[in-house]
Amino acid sequence: MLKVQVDSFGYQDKTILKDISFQVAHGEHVALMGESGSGKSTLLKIVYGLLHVEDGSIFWGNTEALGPNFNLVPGEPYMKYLAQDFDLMPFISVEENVGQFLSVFERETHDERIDELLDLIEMKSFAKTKVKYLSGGQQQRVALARVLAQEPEILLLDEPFGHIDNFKRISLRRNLFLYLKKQDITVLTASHDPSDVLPFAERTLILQQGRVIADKNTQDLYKNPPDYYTASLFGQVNQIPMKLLKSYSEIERSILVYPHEFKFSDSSGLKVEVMNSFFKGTHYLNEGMAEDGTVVFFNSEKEQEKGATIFLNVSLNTINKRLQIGQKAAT
Ligand SMILES: Nc1ncnc2c1ncn2[C@@H]1O[C@H](COP(=O)(O)OP(=O)(O)OP(=O)(O)O)[C@@H](O)[C@H]1O
Repeated sequence: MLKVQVDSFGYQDKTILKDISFQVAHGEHVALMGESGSGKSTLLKIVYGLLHVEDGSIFWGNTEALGPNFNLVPGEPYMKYLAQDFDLMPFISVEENVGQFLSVFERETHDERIDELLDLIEMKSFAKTKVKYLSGGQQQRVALARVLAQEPEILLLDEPFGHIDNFKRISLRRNLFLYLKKQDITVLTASHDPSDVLPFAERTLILQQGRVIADKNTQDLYKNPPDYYTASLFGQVNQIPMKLLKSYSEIERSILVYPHEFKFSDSSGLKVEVMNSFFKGTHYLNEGMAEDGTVVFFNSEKEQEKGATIFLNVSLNTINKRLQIGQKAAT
């Protein structure tokens, strides 16, 4: 079990993180989401021991991670951190970079292990290439293999696919996260990208201005987002006044509705005028305007004509679920 407690942390005299307390079970994959500047990288650096935290502690089981004021070389042997800037040796080859940290006990299986890791990051054909000749995305993949070669018990990933193009990202992400699960490695991933989080992280923490505002099972969090900020980290979302959705409603507040949750109706419901229709591959994302000027994003199978009038409905089930969360949040 990884136990993270950061009562307060700041750079110089500016407080960046406040009242953070969470645990990650052995083998669990937890995502850290939050807008840019919310403190995700800072938190990972504290957990890894690159930054000293005066008010707080990090434990892996019964072992305390003591941080940079106690360790001559920052970091703990059981934990690895893949930073946004990769710590590679530019003048040696890809396989040498990956092999550098293989255990001396693995001499016999050394080549096999390098092969397995290069296969995982889809870089076998670059084994002999010097790292300085690689693109940013390729370097990020080598950095990943180098970290995995060290067989960490805990892996901290900071935007792990930030430099990797979509073409490689999709398979790499799937292969990596399945590999980490198979190896029972505990993972904490900071990411902006819902595709890194939704299919792979069992739990997600939401950081806002240095505080954890939600800590929940990822699917629950997506389906029942506690607030607009959390929902918008997962993609486009609407905040629709209840009165606009159901004219007979006496409820004064708004609810969150994802664009795919709207259903079309012939003549009743939320009336919008189509302003734009964006092709998204599997569907169209439309931007419409309600009579009171509220902008509404909704999905459709077909392209919608600019200026057309559309009626949208949301299922009572979804409305009730969203209203319940609001009540919980308010108490
Ligand atoms: N070395 C530093 N010295 C002073 N302030 C810093 C330092 N590093 C980060 N900060 C500040 O701390 C805050 C949190 O930064 P951090 O990098 O942890 O956020 P983040 O959520 O990881 O952002 P991003 O998603 O853009 O990487 C920001 O306001 C940033 O400007």
